[in-house]
Amino acid sequence: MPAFAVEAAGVDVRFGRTVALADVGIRVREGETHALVGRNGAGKSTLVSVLTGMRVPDAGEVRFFGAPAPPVADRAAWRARVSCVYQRSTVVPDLSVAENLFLNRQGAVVRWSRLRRRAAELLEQYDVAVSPAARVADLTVEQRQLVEIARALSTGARLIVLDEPTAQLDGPAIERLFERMRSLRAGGVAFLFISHHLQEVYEVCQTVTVYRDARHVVTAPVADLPEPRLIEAMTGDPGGLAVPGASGRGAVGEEVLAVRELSGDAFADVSLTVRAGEVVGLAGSASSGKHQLAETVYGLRRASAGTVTVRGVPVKDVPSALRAGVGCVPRDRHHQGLVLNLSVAENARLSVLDRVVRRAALHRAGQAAITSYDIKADGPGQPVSDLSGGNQQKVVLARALAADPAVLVLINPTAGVDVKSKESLLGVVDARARAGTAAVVVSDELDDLRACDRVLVLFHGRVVREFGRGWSDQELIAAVEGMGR
Ligand SMILES: Nc1ncnc2c1ncn2[C@@H]1O[C@H](COP(=O)(O)OP(=O)(O)OP(=O)(O)O)[C@@H](O)[C@H]1O
Repeated sequence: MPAFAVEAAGVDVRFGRTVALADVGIRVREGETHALVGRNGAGKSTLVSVLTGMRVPDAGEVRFFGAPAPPVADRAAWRARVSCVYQRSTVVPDLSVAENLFLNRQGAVVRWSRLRRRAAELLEQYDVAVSPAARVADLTVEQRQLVEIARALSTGARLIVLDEPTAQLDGPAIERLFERMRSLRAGGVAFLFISHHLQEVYEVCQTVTVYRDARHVVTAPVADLPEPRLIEAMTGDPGGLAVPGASGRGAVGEEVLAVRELSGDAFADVSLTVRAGEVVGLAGSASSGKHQLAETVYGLRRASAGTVTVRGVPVKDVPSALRAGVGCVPRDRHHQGLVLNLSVAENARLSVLDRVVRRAALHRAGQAAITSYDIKADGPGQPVSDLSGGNQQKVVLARALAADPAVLVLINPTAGVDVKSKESLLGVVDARARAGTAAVVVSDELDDLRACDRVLVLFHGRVVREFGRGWSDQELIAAVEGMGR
């Protein structure tokens, strides 16, 4: 029987009144990819911080290959055992790949030529096709993850935690990551894999552990826990899911958003209109230009040609977009979406703070957001920085909708959100559409796109296909990958 790359038992973590983990454990064998799943706020990231030595638990112990974990202060010893590739990069963007590979290493090489040479050897050994001289800021998300994995393996770590690694990758990049995980696994590397995409758990993991409300619920081979039972373990509710689709929404109204012959960063000559009550999806690979197009529509980027208007009012920048009645869920919630040290209530009402004057009203609005968007928080006064990632995303959506916008531009609105919360967030978008809001949804998630009346597919910056309702997954994916044009 293979050894346990990591074993944790009896782990408790509290943050003030919040119990983040209550007497939980996990055991990951060498050569195993082990999924950790649970709803937003279940305690997954908190466990990762304990397993990587970033947090000392209030109780419990962690062992690597049977030996007790090193003292927390001995960072090098932790790095030699376990490494986590987070959704947000831990590499330093302004340094080169070579410098990042040898950052924080004791006895690290100092001479430039040697550093580059050793980095090149290491990248070759782990089959990472990236130049050691490249600036990390210029890498794609996929390349950056591969550099982080190579860095982890080269320090001797045999356990790699992947925290929602596929969230920013397109389909082919996800497949390449899974292939690499399979080959490393064959060499004995263990993975702890955290994802809200349950199909990925079945595709790449052998074992799954479910946490719910800070507690361990079940650990089983994935083959013994089909998806309905897995969802039941996560939610504690045998009800299953009902992700809303576009069917059943009524006729659309007058034209609200008009994009005419728009060109900008990474896209050209795009025209589209969205009517009141209509939800239009934008799909495409990471290089399709869909994000840049959406960011130009809500005024974050300047167009090089063409116009964006909302009910005839031009949008040129963020202030004019807000005046015209555009609400957005931006791509990067940390930089554009939230003010982390403000409360849930303040963030949820950020776009309309000038309208809300009384504290009691703010509190009520925050409480309403917590209920409507299924946000797990102690209360409206809790700082957003204390919330789990998925719950922060729900606050961003609440904020986008607070001003009752005429047009919503939602970029990856359900990123990092658990399956059950996704259902309720898409339900909110559906309800807004029924009430006459026009929406543009940019997403890689087929469930998000299914909630759209039409989906436009971009390829290399141009709209190449348009689907009405009722498309099949295969035809949409083929169009996204540039096939069948
Ligand atoms: N620094 C903190 N201060 C207070 N509470 C915190 C802090 N960090 C986490 N929590 C709370 O601990 C609980 C577990 O959070 P955690 O981030 O581990 O959840 P998660 O399962 O990773 O969720 P998600 O799927 O949304 O990423 C949540 O209730 C969260 O609000």
